[in-house]
Amino acid sequence: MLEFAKLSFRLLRQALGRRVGLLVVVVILGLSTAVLEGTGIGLIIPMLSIIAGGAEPSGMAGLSAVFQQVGAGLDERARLIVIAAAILGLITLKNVLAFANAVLTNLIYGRAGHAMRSSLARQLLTVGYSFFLQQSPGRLLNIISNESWRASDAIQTTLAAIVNASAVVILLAFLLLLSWQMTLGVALGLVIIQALHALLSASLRAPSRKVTSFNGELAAKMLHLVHAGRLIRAFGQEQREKAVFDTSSDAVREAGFDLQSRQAVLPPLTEVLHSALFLTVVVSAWLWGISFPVIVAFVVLLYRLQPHVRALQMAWSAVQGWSGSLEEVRWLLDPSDKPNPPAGDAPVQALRQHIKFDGVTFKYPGSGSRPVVLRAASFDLPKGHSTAIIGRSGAGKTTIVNLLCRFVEPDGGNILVDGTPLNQIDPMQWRGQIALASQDLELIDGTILENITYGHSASLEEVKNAARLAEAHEFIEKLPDGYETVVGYRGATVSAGQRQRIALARALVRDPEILILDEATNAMDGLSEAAIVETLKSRAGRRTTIVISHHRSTISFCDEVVILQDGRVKNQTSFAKIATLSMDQLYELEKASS
Ligand SMILES: Nc1ncnc2c1ncn2[C@@H]1O[C@H](COP(=O)(O)OP(=O)(O)OP(=O)(O)O)[C@@H](O)[C@H]1O
Repeated sequence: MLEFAKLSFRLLRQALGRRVGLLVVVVILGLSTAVLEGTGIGLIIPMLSIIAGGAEPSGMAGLSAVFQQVGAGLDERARLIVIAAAILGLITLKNVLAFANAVLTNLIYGRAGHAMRSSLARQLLTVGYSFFLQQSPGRLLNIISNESWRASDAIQTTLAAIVNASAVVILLAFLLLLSWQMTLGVALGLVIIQALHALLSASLRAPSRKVTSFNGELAAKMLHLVHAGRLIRAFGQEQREKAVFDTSSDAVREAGFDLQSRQAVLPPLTEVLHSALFLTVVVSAWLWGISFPVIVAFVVLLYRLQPHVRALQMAWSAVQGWSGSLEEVRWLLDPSDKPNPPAGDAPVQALRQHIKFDGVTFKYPGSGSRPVVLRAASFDLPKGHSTAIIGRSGAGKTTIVNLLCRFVEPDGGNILVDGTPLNQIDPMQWRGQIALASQDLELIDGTILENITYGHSASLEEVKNAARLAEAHEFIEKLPDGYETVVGYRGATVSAGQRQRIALARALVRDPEILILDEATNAMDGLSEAAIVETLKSRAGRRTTIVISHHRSTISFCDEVVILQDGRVKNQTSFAKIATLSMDQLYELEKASS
């Protein structure tokens, strides 16, 4: 519970920044509201005394005696009117302050919720990329779309608890000043009720974690239905997928029902216990001989205290019920167990000689007993050359791209850029030198123009030139909306080959120092691919290009070839030497030289 309160306060501090003093204003407003309420109720004492016949009631002491003196110099009629007006004034002022406090707490709640979502987004954008290779997208989606809202609610509940706690303190003080004996009885009763409540609330944590975990699984199933629509239909798996989804959804329902049923016990139980306490105090007060107006004022105060106490208790149980959500949000925000983003502050110089892989070893984090992916891989990517990296499926080609872009870092060996270890170079500046067109680098849900200029501002003419080089201009111009055509989620409204051409234009418009094409043209028709290869050939020597492909034609313009097998570099040779060999023969060559 304390950890959650700490997390709530951390988020509140973060949300309010230098305006963290607003929390003090919330407390002051809460206290003031309760003082006004207590005073208004206290004025019932002289009012009832007048109505009951004007006789001075006996046995009054402390605060009740002070209230009894209000308007003492006035005649009965005027006194009654003045007291009634004062009570109304106090009630009005109290409600104005309560309204101000409600607006303020809503403002803080909104800011805290925004701060939390913004922190989650920052974490997802800055965490080392390998985090995404290990985590279930369903879990992450569930945290952002579901759990963060529940955590916001927990923050709102914490804020409301501050206001309610202020009211409880003040109203208890009034009660104490009216009758310490009755207050002692009330306090004892409240402690017993709270102990019982805390015991029951603690039992909510396990079911809450269960709900969170099932929600994560359900979110993964939802993602699957959205992404795998074609696959499911192609293999006729609609019924099976429906059954799998229903089972997952039903598990969420069942866990949710269990949690809500346990939570539902608390309000009626608390009400019964509070009523019992309430009646016990009234009967005891009468037996103790406490005067009627004081008993009435006490009972009214107690009556007004009750919702605040209940709200505090409900806040306690609600936060326990959201503990699973808060734990998930806290986990995602906690940087200590997440991979660090790539570091380094050496400025990037224009490549002078080469990028050198020197004995690089790598295994994907969290891949358990699976074999090492790159084994002491050494090869050169000379400046201004086009180098093809080839090898059978799973040989480690894309992994080399991941290492070059610093999405992952080597476990052993070094990647040297003109002799400087890549891990010392400023990663943002380094990535600014690279343009990547890859089969699994999606399009954004926007227009073709927005996609080509993603991360790089360019004039329309520059965009069109890049599109021409990528063999995309012609088909784009034929679309009714041209460059303003919306491509939809992940480019769903254009063909695979068109998607690749837009992605290639996006890489080319940056006119990068280093161009990486990872199966970037494999969905294109032969003519388009040949035209692109011709373009790249005509620009040979102007930039350093790395090409990964299983197609002989795609690598035909390259100067060098690096042949990989099972994560080892089998060979690095000039393309001219093997120009006559087919891809199969190149793979044979691998075997021959092993
Ligand atoms: N996120 C990951 N976690 C664990 N292992 C992975 C991960 N990504 C790839 N691998 C493994 O690393 C090895 C190399 O994968 P990589 O994608 O680099 O191969 P590739 O040569 O590009 O293959 P392809 O030609 O099929 O694209 C494979 O055995 C693959 O199963």
